[in-house]
Amino acid sequence: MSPRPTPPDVDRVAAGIAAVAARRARAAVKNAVATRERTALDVAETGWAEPESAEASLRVRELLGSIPSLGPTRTARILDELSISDKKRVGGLGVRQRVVLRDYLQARAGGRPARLTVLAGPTAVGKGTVSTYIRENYPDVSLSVSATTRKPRPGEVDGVHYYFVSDAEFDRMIAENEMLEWAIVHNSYRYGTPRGPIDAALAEGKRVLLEIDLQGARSVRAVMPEALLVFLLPPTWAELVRRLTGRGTEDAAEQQRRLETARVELAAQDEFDAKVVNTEVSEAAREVVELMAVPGA
Ligand SMILES: Nc1nc2c(ncn2[C@@H]2O[C@H](COP(=O)(O)OP(=O)(O)O)[C@@H](O)[C@H]2O)c(=O)[nH]1
Ligand SMILES: Nc1ncnc2c1ncn2[C@@H]1O[C@H](COP(=O)(O)OP(=O)(O)O)[C@@H](O)[C@H]1O
Repeated sequence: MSPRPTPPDVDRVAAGIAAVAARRARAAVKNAVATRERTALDVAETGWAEPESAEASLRVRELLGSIPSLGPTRTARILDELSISDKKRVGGLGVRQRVVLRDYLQARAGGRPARLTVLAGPTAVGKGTVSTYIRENYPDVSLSVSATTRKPRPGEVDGVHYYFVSDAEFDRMIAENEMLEWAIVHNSYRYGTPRGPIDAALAEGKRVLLEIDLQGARSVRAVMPEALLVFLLPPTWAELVRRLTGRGTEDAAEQQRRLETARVELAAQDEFDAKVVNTEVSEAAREVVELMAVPGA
């Protein structure tokens, strides 16, 4: 008797069907998990926007516990990593805690965490000094290089401190939608943030810092509400005056004009998500970078 022919095709088809079913099941589970995490993020954001809501009174522990893959032990560990107390309610989180929790949930849901931070503050508070310190000491933070129509000062390098461009080139960049935002600063020159390098850095998962003026910070908030806005403060008004006059880059009339603008700018500090006092440069830089930190990234 000849051996019964084995039906290899049937086996192969069955194995194929099983593989497809397994793949679909895995995708369905992944989607469901991502949806739950998305929901957790929405709940958190509602709690932050509406302090009286039920969402705001939810404990962060309960929020994380709503994610199917997080049991009590992992939830406790995550709270510890994010430096959020076990008792903390969603509405009671500080700015830094909100940032780390939002980034954590976004990262789990597969979204792009908000890593764009704007550093603004009054003239001569030390924005440039703190940004330079960050550029030199925190190489994993990308500093956006702005374009400007003002002329370079001694020691300034094109492409490092600014892209020094002509009025015509600045016009072209605006016309071709290459600017994320731009403004006329101190009533004189135009400054703008080129959009391309920021999109590229964010797509690579990098954290990006923009050192721009108050108008620029407001424009970024309008187009990228997820950006973190940090306001740099002087230790005292007298120290701000000392820094402006000590820098010696403006004549007396210009210094007076900038100090008037500084008073108006200081009044806008409450629009910002966080404030950092620039008493000591390295300390202020560390605080800014810590606000940008993304756990586990
Ligand atoms: N809106 C906006 N402001 C910028 C940009 N780049 C720099 N600035 C601001 O322009 C102002 C002038 O900067 P700068 O020419 O270095 O002079 P400084 O204020 O005397 O240090 C500062 O307040 C910066 O924060 C930008 O891309 N957009
Ligand atoms: N923490 C600080 N302590 C003392 N001087 C500072 C500090 N930060 C900045 N400066 C000085 O203050 C002046 C203004 O700083 P700068 O970075 O040019 O300000 P901005 O970019 O905000 O206009 C500079 O002379 C700088 O060296």
